[in-house]
Amino acid sequence: PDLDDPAVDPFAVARVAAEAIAERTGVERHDVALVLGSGWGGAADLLGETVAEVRAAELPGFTAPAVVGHGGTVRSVRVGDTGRHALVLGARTHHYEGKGVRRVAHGVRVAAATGASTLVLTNGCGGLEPDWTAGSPVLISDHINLTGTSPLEGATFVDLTDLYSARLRALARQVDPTLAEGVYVQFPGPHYETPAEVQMAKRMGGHLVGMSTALEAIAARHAGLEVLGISLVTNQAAGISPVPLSHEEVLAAGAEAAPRISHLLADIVAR
Ligand SMILES: Nc1nc2[nH]c(I)nc2c(=O)[nH]1
Repeated sequence: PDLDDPAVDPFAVARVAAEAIAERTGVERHDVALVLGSGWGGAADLLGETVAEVRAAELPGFTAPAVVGHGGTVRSVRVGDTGRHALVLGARTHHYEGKGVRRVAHGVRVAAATGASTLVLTNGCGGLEPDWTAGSPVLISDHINLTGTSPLEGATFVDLTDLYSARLRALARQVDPTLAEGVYVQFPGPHYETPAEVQMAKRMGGHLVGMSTALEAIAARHAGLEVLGISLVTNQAAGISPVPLSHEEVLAAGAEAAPRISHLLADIVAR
């Protein structure tokens, strides 16, 4: 079944992919799903024992990773001794890849189809708060969607109040009371914001700027999942600090913060 065919039901494709995951991993039902964004890759190993790992491109509806080496797999992990299973989606399709909103939302829909009731969305992003230095994890309290689009089609009216679950944010703060919170602004990308656009996002009430997450969260709410969003501030957004953006800075900050945020995520999921 081809996601790009408008006549095809994307939820039917998600169900087929979920059945394939159950068959390939031997895990009939998953309880929690995680999308690991830049800097968060190390968390998968800390969540628990990997039961099985499948190349995402072998599953219906997923495409090969845009950036070679960026995960590109779907993993089933036994969470500690809880008896619960986590589905780790290492293959995220970004809106800027231009493959359509159905592919952006596919992983989330597959997670719901595997039985998961909770979704953890993580990402790397730019920070608008000067004291959020590179490497800071920030809980997402709400989002502003500047993509101009939706993952939903037709008259699919969905309420987005408490989209980033207050219950799960409180649970995260039990693990780390020092966690800051912020509003995440999704830009279309793939270019970074100009300093003027960063100031616009600030005036609109944003604290984090990125190119993912908002569309996935909307699809997750529609699919009935409870959502926790956590950003890793890997750089200060353009114009916030006098030093210009550098990709090396982004990669270095993510690597440096990896152990702390991976343990944070594993502790949150284990609760
Ligand atoms: N839009 C946007 N996305 C990002 N992703 C990362 I990592 N840093 C940024 C950033 O500064 N702006």
